[in-house]
Amino acid sequence: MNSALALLVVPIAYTLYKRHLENARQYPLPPGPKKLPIVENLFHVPRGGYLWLDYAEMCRRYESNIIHLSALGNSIIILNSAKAVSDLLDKRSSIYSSRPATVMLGELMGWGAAFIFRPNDEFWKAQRKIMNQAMPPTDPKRFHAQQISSTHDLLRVLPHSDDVMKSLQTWAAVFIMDVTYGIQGEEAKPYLPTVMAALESMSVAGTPGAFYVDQIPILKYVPEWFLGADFKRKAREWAKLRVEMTESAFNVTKERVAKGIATPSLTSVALEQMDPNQDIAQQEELIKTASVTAYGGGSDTTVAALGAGILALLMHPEVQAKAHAELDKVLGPGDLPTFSDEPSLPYISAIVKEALRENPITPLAFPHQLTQDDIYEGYFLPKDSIIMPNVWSILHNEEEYPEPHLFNPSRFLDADGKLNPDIKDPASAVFGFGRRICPGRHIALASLWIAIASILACYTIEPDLDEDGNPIPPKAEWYSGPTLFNHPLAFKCRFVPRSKDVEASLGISLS
Ligand code: HEM
Repeated sequence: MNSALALLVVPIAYTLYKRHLENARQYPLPPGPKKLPIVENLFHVPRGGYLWLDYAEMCRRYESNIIHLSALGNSIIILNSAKAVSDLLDKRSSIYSSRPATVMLGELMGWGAAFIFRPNDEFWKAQRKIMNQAMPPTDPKRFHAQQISSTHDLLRVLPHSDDVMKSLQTWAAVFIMDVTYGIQGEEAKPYLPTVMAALESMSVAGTPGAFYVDQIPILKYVPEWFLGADFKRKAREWAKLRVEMTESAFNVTKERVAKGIATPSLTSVALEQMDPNQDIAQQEELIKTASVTAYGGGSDTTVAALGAGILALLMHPEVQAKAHAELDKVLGPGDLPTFSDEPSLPYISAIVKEALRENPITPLAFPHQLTQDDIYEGYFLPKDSIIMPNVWSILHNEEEYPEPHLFNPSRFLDADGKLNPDIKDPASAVFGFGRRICPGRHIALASLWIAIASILACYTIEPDLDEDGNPIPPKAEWYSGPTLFNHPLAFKCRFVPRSKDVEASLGISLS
């Protein structure tokens, strides 16, 4: 009976669906700037810094939460509301989860195999599986010991640091090197400069519109010496960084696995589990690419998010005072927080949420690509469109977050000071959407929580002093170049121990 019904229903559904798509082109494209002859919206696509603000403004101007732009054959759709993003990227994830091919990043720099940039093909699935097996979201405690240990190292360094962001880079890199490659402590540090340079180049090259070669692919054949072909030289230099970042740590771990002396990590476990009956070189390539993607995905992002949190705390001593009061109720003198304290420290959790919300570090998440024609709210959304979810707009929606420009962790608490489940968690947007949702989100949240809790337990974050010992009013400055990645610029502050007990617990002397 069931199969007879299916025989009837499936062809009818398929016919209706096909008709629906055939009719799709009768619907208008979403609104947006008027398309000019030939170049269409080429000059309307924002190319400077803070793209998310330009797109939010565009949506306001055209009074729509869906905007369409097209330039040189590329169709770009901006989604500016939580509803549109959830309806499309989450609920229709099967057709909204690919990635646009990029000539600069993917082809010329060679990053096309890394699963964050891959279309949703078998190679992407296989790499994501490797990462999920090594870092399962269902086992958030797996890395707590390493997170605590790298955070304690950070606590010892911060009072002496004259470059906070650099200290945070070491904190994140040491942790992620350990869990990805099993390379621990001091041994991880020499890899850092290459990784930072490679990630910076990726973030610039990955910004849609940053290089014309992505819109006019034929430009990739222009020789490097040709006038205006500076992008070719950049791509060549940036490709070298990719090779070094991908090969060096992987080869060390592979050698250790062969000798039986590897510390368990994403790479070592995946190498040990290779199927001897399948092509070994191919499997190694897959593991190498999955490892470097996990490593790259987890480094700069966590650094920027913690940097944003520290900067916000520096600007808001009143928030620090509330956090100190909460910590002092829960911890004894000189105690360092552990993850088991999390339920008793809701204000700390609220600070993490507010830091992720106020200045989201991935304000446009990461571009998705639509793999077939679609219709939404009466608009035609063409196959192959690049979809840009405006996370910044979602997290600055006044209805959800009144006075969104204020840093106010209390917005996440109820009248009893507990986390209020009715306030939308910014994690539902900052880590992306649908099948592409960040596979490291649970790790990132735990790293941020323990770092913020520990820093506030030990220190008061105070402004830097001038030559005469007067506090320099702190300023929050953010990178303003063309990038999808919103990160604070280097800043200075002082980490002043809250008591002698802290120095004793950390085994340091600051007097
Ligand atoms: C605060 C820290 C972090 C933020 C804000 C963040 C944000 C994101 C976002 C927005 C995406 C794209 C999602 C989409 O396309 O819809 C993403 C993807 C990804 N993230 Fe994260 N992430 C963070 C930390 C991490 C960590 C710690 C890891 C690794 C341990 C990681 C690994 C990845 C990977 C591998 C992808 C690619 C997923 C795919 O394309 O299938 N991220 N992340």
